Amino acid sequence: MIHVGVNGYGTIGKRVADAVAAQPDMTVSGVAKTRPNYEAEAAVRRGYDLYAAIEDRADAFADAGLEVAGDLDALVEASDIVVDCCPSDIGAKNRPVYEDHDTPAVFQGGEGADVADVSFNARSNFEDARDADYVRVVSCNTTALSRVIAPLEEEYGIEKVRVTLVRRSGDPSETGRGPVNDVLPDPVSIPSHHGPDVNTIFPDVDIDTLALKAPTTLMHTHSLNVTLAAEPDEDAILDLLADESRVFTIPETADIDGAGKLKDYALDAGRPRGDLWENCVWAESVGMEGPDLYLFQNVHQESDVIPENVDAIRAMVTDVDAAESVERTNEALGVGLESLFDVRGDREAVPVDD
Ligand SMILES: NC(=O)C1=CN([C@@H]2O[C@H](COP(=O)(O)OP(=O)(O)OC[C@H]3O[C@@H](n4cnc5c(N)ncnc54)[C@H](OP(=O)(O)O)[C@@H]3O)[C@@H](O)[C@H]2O)C=CC1
Ligand SMILES: O=C(OP(=O)(O)O)[C@H](O)COP(=O)(O)O
Repeated sequence: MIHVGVNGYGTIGKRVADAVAAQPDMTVSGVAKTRPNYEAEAAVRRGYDLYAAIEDRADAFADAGLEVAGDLDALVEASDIVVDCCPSDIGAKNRPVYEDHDTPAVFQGGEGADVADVSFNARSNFEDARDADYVRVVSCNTTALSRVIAPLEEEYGIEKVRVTLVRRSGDPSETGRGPVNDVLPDPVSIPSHHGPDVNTIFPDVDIDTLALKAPTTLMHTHSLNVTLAAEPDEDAILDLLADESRVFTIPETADIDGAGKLKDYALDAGRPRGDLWENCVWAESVGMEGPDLYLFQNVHQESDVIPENVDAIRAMVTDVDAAESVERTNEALGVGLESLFDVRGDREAVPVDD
């Protein structure tokens, strides 16, 4: 059993803890918080040992009626591996604590790539994290791009990737973030950080990314144009994506037109927190113009990196291979949303001349 500590119990940390708890070969050794807010109370209610991330704030937990099991050092000591889910740049500051204990750690995509030896995506470079002490799971957007780039690169070869990302401005719980009434080029100059981040996974892929921030909270939206080294038809692309367990192709018949209905569908499907661990690609958007592939996909920023964190742990501290780890993770969580509809929708209904 792998004892996993979670340092930073916010949007990502709470989901990582639940995903770890669901794995047959892992257990949560505890979660660390800086203060006794609603998330701390929920962590205790879920049965996780609570640790005070900042030692001199431990009394605040006791004052609020929450028992703490110790400080950050104690959590690291109790863990075989730590998943650091602290806000951007705090992970890098925590690394010396993990080093002092000789404890491997997984960092998140808000950290610079240099926080770890390896930037990780389970579909693309699982083996690079084998036995590594420090691994960074790339950000939600980079994870989603990697999941599409990997099969396209393997099957057809890629000449060039161009992506425009419309990013949600903040998570639903981030009530203080904006813009509230604007759409901002962010950054206004190209590239956004996503292209260079994809190159930490695929060093040779030629990619340009532009990003905007929109006043929404539910999901990011990507508009992709990939120039392939071959000219497959749309059905071949749909078949290729159908084989990817972490890509959900939205059938036309489902009448899902955006993030609102996607999240509603996830809740109807019984997903915890309405999470969508998979990329959500609109089948109707998959179009080929010569070697140019076009598609739209939505990315649930709060959850698509969660299965990747679980796989990173296995790559680092077990000898389980990529396929086995992904299958275990998927099965334990229920990743692999499959519609009962024919994914090709109307395409299939069009008579084909033999
Ligand atoms: N949200 C997203 O869409 C995604 C985020 N990421 C990345 O994941 C990382 C975490 O992001 P996210 O979960 O959104 O952030 P959150 O702010 O939601 O959660 C992080 C939590 O860490 C706690 N914290 C702050 N300082 C410390 C500290 N010194 N020690 C321990 N805990 C601390 C805070 O809670 P408190 O102070 O109450 O204890 C905070 O709630 C970032 O690198 C981010 O870029 C990656 C993919 C998607
Ligand atoms: O990892 C994310 O986005 P990113 O891939 O654009 O860096 C998350 O959505 C966090 O983004 P934020 O920095 O807007 O909170």
